[in-house]
Amino acid sequence: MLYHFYIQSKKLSSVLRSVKTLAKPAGARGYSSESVPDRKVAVLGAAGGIGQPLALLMKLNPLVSRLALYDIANTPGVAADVGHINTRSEVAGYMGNDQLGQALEDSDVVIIPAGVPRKPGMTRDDLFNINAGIVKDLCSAIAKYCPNAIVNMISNPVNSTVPIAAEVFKKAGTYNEKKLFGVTTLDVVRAKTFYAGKANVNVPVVGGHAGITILPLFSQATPKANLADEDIKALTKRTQDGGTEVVEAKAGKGSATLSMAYAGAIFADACLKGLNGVPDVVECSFVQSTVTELPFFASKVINLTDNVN
Ligand SMILES: NC(=O)c1ccc[n+]([C@@H]2O[C@H](COP(=O)([O-])OP(=O)(O)OC[C@H]3O[C@@H](n4cnc5c(N)ncnc54)[C@H](O)[C@@H]3O)[C@@H](O)[C@H]2O)c1
Ligand SMILES: O=C(O)C[C@H](O)C(=O)O
Repeated sequence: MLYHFYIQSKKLSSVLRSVKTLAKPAGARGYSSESVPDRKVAVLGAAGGIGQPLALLMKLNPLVSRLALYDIANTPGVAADVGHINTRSEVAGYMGNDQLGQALEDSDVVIIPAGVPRKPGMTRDDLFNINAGIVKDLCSAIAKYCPNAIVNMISNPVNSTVPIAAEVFKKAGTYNEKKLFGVTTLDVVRAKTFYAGKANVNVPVVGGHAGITILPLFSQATPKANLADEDIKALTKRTQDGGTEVVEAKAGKGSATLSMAYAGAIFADACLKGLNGVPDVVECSFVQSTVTELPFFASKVINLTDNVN
C-alpha cells in the first residue's frame, strides 16, 4: 500500500516536472510572453466594493504581467486570495501610505476606485469633500512615483475628481491630458443593456457622469432601431438614473460595485491595448476636451489619445 502510494507520488512529481518545463515563464493561456509586453497595473482602493472584483478581473486579463493592489486596509488578504489564481500576472498587496510608492512604481496603468460611495438620498457631489482629498493625495503620489502612467479615475464625483487630478499633475509638472481618463464606461454599459440587453450593440454616451450630464446618444446606437421619441426619453432617463437605481436597491450598503468592476475592467483593457499599439480602440471617457466650451467632456476617444467626436 505504502509502496503503491510512493510510486504514485513519484509519477505525479515527474508529471509536474514536465508540466513545469513545458510552461512558458510568464506566458498566459493563448499568449506567448514574447508577443505581449510586460504591463504593470495598480488598483488604488483595491479592498473595496469595486476594488475586489476589479482586482479579480484584472488578474484574468492576459495583458497584465504585474498587479499591484493598494488600499489603506485589508489588501494582504485580497492579494493572497487573488494571487492564487493561475493566470499570467504576479500579484502584490500594499497597505498604508508607507507602501503607496512601491505599489505605484513602474505602473503603466493606475485605476482609482478609492473613496466613499453614495447612500440613498445623496448626490455624487455630496462625496466631494471626502473623495477630493483622497484623490488629491493619491494623484500627488502618482506624480511622484509613476508620472507617465495612464490614470483611470473611478472615484466620484468623476466630473470633479478628474479636474482635481489634472490640477495636481499640472502643479507637479507631470500633466499629460492624453493619459488622464474619467471612467464613464458604466454609463455606456447601462445604455447598451437598456437599449438591447445584448452584448453586440454600441451606444456612445457623452457629457459627464452625474444625472442629466450623462447623455446617451441612442440616435447613434448600432444596430439602428427606429425608436419613438418617448422610448428615447425613457431610455435616456433610465441611463441617467442608473447609479441611483442601484444605490436605492442596495438600501444604504453602497453603490454599483460589480457592474462598475466590469466596466472598469473593460476600460483598463482598452488602455492596455492602446499602450500595446492595437489600432482603432475606441471607448467613451471623460477627458480634457475642446468638443464644447467645457474644459472636460466625455466623448469617444480613439486609441486613448485622439478625440473622434
Ligand atoms: N465612475 C463610476 O461610474 C463609478 C461607479 C460606481 C462607484 N463609483 C465610485 O467609486 C468609489 C468607490 O466605491 P466602492 O463601492 O468601491 O466603495 P467602498 O467603500 O466599498 O471601497 C472604497 C475603498 O477605498 C479605500 N480607500 C479609502 N481611502 C483610501 C485611500 N486614501 N487610499 C486608498 N484606498 C482608500 C477604502 O479603504 C475602501 O476599501 C466611490 O466614490 C463611488 O462613488 C464610481
Ligand atoms: O451612482 C453612484 O453613486 C455610483 C456611480 O457613479 C454609478 O453611476 O453607479
